Amino acid sequence: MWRGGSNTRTCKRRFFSSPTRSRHHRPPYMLHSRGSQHLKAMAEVDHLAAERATARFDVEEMKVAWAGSRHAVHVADRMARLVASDPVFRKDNRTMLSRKELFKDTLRKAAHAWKRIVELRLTEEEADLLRQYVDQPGYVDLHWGMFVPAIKGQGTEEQQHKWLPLAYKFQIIGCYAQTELGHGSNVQGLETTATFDPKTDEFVIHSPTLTSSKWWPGGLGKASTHAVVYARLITEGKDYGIHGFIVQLRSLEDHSPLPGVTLGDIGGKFGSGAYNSMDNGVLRFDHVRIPRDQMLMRLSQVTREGKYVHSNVPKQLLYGTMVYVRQSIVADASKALSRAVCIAVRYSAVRKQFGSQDGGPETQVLNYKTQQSRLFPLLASAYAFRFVGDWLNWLYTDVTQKLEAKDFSTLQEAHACTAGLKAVTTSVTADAIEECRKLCGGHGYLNSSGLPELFAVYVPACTYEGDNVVLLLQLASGKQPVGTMAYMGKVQYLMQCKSAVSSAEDWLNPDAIQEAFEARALRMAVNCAQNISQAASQEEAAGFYERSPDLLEAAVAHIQLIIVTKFIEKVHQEIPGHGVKEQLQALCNVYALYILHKHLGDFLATGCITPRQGALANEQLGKLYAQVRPNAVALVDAFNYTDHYLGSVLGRYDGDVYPALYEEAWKDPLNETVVPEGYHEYLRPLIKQQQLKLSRL
Ligand SMILES: CCCCCCCCCC/C=C\C/C=C/C(=O)SCCNC(=O)CCNC(=O)[C@H](O)C(C)(C)COP(=O)(O)OP(=O)(O)OC[C@H]1O[C@@H](n2cnc3c(N)ncnc32)[C@H](O)[C@@H]1OP(=O)(O)O
Ligand SMILES: Cc1cc2nc3c(=O)[nH]c(=O)nc-3n(C[C@H](O)[C@H](O)[C@H](O)COP(=O)(O)OP(=O)(O)OC[C@H]3O[C@@H](n4cnc5c(N)ncnc54)[C@H](O)[C@@H]3O)c2cc1C
Repeated sequence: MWRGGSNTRTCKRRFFSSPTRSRHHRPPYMLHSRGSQHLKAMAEVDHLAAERATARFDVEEMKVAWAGSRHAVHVADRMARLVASDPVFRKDNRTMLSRKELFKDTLRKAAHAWKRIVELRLTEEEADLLRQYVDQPGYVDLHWGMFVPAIKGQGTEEQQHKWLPLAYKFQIIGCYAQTELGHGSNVQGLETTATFDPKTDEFVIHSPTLTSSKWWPGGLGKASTHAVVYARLITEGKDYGIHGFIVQLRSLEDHSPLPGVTLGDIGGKFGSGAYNSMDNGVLRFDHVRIPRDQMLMRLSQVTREGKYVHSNVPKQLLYGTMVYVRQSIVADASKALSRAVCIAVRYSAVRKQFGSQDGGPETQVLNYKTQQSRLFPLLASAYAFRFVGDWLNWLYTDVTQKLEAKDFSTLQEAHACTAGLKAVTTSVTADAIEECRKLCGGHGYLNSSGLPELFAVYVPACTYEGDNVVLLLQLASGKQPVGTMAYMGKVQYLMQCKSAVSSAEDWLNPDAIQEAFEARALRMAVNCAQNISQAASQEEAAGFYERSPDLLEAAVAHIQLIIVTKFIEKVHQEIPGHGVKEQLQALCNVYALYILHKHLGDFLATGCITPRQGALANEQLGKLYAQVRPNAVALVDAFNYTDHYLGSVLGRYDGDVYPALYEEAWKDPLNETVVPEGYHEYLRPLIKQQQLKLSRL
């Protein structure tokens, strides 16, 4: 796998055997080292035991609160261990693989995962978890996450009957081909055409321009045999806009592209390893013919004669697959954020800098107030996103049931909430992973910390399934105050209410928090509405355009209110387990007061609170951090992540960080040889030349 040099000596993880260094130059640690046996013995020590002993709550019960149920803890635990114990699912070397090796490794893991799923007769829930713990983006994510849901949501019963069994058994592999080179956000601007030919009862799929090339779909580049392709439906000479079509792309015999189909991978992406395991693809059609019944016809149909018939349902149901994936992305945000936070908290408890007195131990960096004020809000956000994700999943299920009964009243609310929460949670998580890297100091920059790869894999979530800014602007369409907008019905009260907070402790009252967040969100929305009408006396669209930066901030305020509200509601529920409710209460307060502190300008500018009340919130925040401190390690233990899933030497459960870091370094391909490749070509001549020059002086 790794390239060795032809004229260089090979060393298998040998410590400091460079011929250019004498034993006397080795650091003291190495002189006493007895190699990896010694390292393994050290690894049995739990360096975080003292931290775990200070927890004031039942960690096992917190695992239940985090996972949602005892059953969920149990299943997740089983699947995580199944993956961690299987050598095929090893991932510690993947940042060192070439793109081709990484892609093949992804195919191997996906095939092995499927084999295990079939052998063990895993349920859908177990199989989803197993794939999650394999933790390597690949074509299966799009097959199960978008291709199958698109057919379920937009296919007729007959179409589902035909296609889903093939997809369920992997007799076909599918992807979701919507975005084009020229258009992604503006779905109505897509150019691919699907023209009905009544003579043959077929659609002709065509890419009329370079910019109409499908570009980005995951799994398209190398793996998929089929795609749901979004194209402009043209029949009887009329363009009826974007519709979905099932199109076969590759032969089921030898995987070669079918006639008229040109396709490939779009090239390497940000970071080493990371999302490069995915074959995001490019696709062009040259008058490719498909039978009429491969148009997804649940929402609208084309008859044998070529008549376009639209069922009596909102046309936005075409976007249903995106709504489904956006809600799952919110749940994913809490997973990615909690992984980063788990690494940063454990490492901050192990890492010591400064503060030694009389030769005693130095201070754990977790004890620095600055470290706490950067890290604990992220810990609280992980819990906040977890609970709002659960609620969003409930909302999505509820909307889906209503849609089945032809009740479309909550569709707009579901769209706004999924779009807004997807935007806010992914943006915060992407920034937070980078903050966790900085919180881990220099070692956080090493691939072995797990953080660079986590960041590189995660950041595109701010773009895919809708650019976050574009999605936030969707919230600003001024709908009826229903569901999460209901507080807007209290406009008269919220426009003039004054916060009654007069001490730091008053900020522990959920009603005080709720009122301040509602007043801020409402006043920002009202200010926007007023400014829009002032900015554009003739046209609302012009005012909307002019004031869109303010609209973004108002949308964020609304979404933060939803997150705070759902966290407060969660804490109001009955939560079993010693001290669990108290910890969640503290984290809820940390989340809310941190947002208040960070966005103090909004709260002050809209007159929701006074500067003094803002200062009291910050004072309370400091007290909450002190309350979280002894529980911090146990709070991340409650995520219940295996070392395999975390993939971080800094976040190891046992906290035995230094030997692991040290051992990891020797696995780098550069250390396969003592003298580097290139020495004879570039280093030796250089050194010799200088020596020659010096000898002439
Ligand atoms: C265990 C299983 C887990 C599964 C997880 C799998 C996850 C796999 C993750 C893999 C990673 C990456 C995959 C990535 C995939 C992709 O990126 S697919 C491509 C995604 N593309 C987008 O998201 C494009 C973004 N653009 C849009 O969504 C729309 O074009 C936009 C909403 C921005 C605008 O649409 P228009 O048609 O122009 O509409 P507009 O005029 O603005 O609005 C009309 C009207 O419709 C309402 N509306 C818009 N969208 C929706 C919707 N989705 N649902 C309901 N209603 C919607 C809008 O509010 C307007 O309403 P109004 O009443 O007329 O005001
Ligand atoms: C890793 C990855 C995987 C993907 N997987 C798939 C897939 O499987 N299938 C698929 O079909 N697609 C996929 N995509 C494509 C993805 O959905 C689009 O890239 C995404 O929707 C953003 O669209 P865009 O690229 O057109 O961005 P653009 O819209 O071009 O955005 C560029 C900039 O313009 C701004 N902007 C755009 N419109 C507005 C506006 N109206 N107002 C203000 N600002 C605006 C944006 O905020 C952004 O800053 C994937 C993308 C990535 C990165």
